[in-house]
Amino acid sequence: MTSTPSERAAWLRTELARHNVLYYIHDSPEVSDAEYDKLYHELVKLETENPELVTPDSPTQRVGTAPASAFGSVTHKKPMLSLGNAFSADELREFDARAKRHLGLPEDTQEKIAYLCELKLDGLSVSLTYENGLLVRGATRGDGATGEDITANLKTIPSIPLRLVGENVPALIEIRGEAFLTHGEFARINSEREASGEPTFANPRNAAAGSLRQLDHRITAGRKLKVWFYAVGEASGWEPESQRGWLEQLKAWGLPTAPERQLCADIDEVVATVAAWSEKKNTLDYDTDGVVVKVNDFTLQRELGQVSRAPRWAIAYKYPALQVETVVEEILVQVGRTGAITPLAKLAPVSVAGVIVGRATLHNQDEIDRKDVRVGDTVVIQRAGEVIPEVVQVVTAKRPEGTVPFKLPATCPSCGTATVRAEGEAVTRCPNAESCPAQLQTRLEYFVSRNALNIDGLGGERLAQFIDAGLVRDPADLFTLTKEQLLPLERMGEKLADNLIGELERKKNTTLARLLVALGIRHVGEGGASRLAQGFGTLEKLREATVEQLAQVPDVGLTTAQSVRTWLDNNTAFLDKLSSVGVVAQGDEAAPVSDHFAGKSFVFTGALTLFTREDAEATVKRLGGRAAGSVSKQTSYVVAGPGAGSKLAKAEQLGITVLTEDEFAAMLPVSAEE
Ligand SMILES: NC(=O)c1ccc[n+]([C@@H]2O[C@H](COP(=O)([O-])OP(=O)(O)OC[C@H]3O[C@@H](n4cnc5c(N)ncnc54)[C@H](O)[C@@H]3O)[C@@H](O)[C@H]2O)c1
Ligand SMILES: [Zn+2]
Repeated sequence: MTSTPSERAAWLRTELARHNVLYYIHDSPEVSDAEYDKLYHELVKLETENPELVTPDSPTQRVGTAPASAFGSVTHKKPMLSLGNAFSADELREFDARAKRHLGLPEDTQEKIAYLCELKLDGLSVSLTYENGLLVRGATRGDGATGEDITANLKTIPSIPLRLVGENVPALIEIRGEAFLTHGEFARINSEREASGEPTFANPRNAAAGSLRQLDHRITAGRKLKVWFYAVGEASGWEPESQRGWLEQLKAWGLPTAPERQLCADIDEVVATVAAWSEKKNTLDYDTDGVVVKVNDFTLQRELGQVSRAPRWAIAYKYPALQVETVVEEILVQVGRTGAITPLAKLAPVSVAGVIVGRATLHNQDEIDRKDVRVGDTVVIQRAGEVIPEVVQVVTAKRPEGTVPFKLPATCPSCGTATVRAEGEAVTRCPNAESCPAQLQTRLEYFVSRNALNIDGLGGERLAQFIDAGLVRDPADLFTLTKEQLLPLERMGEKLADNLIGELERKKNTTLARLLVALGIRHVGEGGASRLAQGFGTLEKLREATVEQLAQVPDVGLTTAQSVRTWLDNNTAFLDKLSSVGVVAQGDEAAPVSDHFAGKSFVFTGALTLFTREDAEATVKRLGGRAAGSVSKQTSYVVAGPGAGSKLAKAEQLGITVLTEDEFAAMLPVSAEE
């Protein structure tokens, strides 16, 4: 590569800008963070050496990327910055030295700066604004100056208080934190997506970003996001003293903060803390990619100020990506519920940061081709926050002789049917939906799983037993199993057989949303299922719906509508069978998360300002109450905004308690999680 520094800088700028869009807008990065950081630092270095190369639109001058236009935009009162990075103890010490220089301390000063260390949560930063204690706005960071308005989405996160509690809540406060997913929830979301034929998320960070940047906040509600707060943008009437003090104050107002933090008397203690946490971070149920080191004293912070995109008083120490070499012993092929055939590398087991890794996903044929992974190859695998280890690259220098490129089998390893790959799709499938044993197995596992019919006591092995014994050829057969059929099976006894049959009997009564999940229609995950259930109410109505009617359900796109229609057409016999064996799906609403408003019924009327009416009604239902459209003697409260008319009059006539919107908001629990 013989390009001039200026050409190279231009190329890096374009390339980084492209990765930014993939990462921040589409939540689907092409390269790992470590690779991105390498390119970024090359550009920083070039620009430092050749300051004339700096352009105002260089990624080094900006944070993130401009918000997607699909959302309303929010201008941050104070910019939301990024952080400078340190990759070694030396760079941490340089950071400390720079800070001291800036504060005008002599080179050989004995004075120490105290730092607060916090784990760097690997999610996406959000900003929340509370006015008079009430949550009024939530936004993404966007490009630092302007973010996306995701208020409705953030309100679905149970740990975010809708109202602050405690003493001296500021009239206006804007706080920042990180939204993220635990590993468990990430795995659940991905297995659901895999099952419904949707692309899986590469890591919890992308899944969190994808979940939060949903136009339909009901999808967000179905993903159990968490937020921990770590900074204050603005707080009227408060003059903060220290970072540690702020974290305690936030907690006192009911705002969740990360449990880990360490006050260090000087940079040596910081270096020791960073080393100590490198082990601990691998035991956590969420991703962290480093330690954020902040000058604890706010007077010093103010004096240090900021450069274009990052404060001078904080730095993010990033742990090296966890990469290890190992050998691909075998490439296994799995058949999923929808027939998707997924290659999996079986690895010589190695320890990557304390976790023994024996497998890595290879995604699909395109990915295998791109990396040219072959059986016998030495590969670099990585767990850089990612829960599922991935193959980064092949060490071609170590390739033994006689290896051949890997091709997915032309026939299904389970049933032998010729596989197909649709035009424009990355996935190869077994088309034998009716009788492929592998598909049946995974379909049954999916059918009984927690978010589907939630049938206890039926694990993978048990289901395999049923299939082998020829007892079950589709999920409906589960409900006709008899004690006589079960008893001859291995590891089965009277009591267990009775329990299983009892459990199956109970779970015949289910909700339409659960049943739709259980059916495993492509493109219909939990979110889509609950929208369709709300839109149609009963399976009968849904079965009669045209593609156009299906597509009219909010956020059910044409692809999903077509997929549902095709599935219904191809499965009439199965659906009839389900109902003939007694499976009944009731129309349903989202299950309440608490009984805070149990037995209470609300009517909202007039103009509301803090909530949309839909939000307010959803909140009431989520808290176990009822929301009605008209006032009757059964109504507990009427919440009336400006312009309320006949409903207000009726309430007064019936002597029903009338609330202002503020009074209603004050009735909400501190956190909707209660
Ligand atoms: N793979 C890609 O294509 C790609 C593209 C763009 C960016 N990236 C990654 O994103 C990084 C840039 O993102 P960035 O600007 O968010 O910078 P950053 O990740 O280096 O650090 C700043 C961020 O850290 C987060 N954070 C977590 N815990 C925190 C805490 N306790 N206190 C303060 N902040 C905390 C905040 O969200 C803050 O905005 C890059 O270094 C790269 O790793 C990757
Ligand atoms: Zn098959």
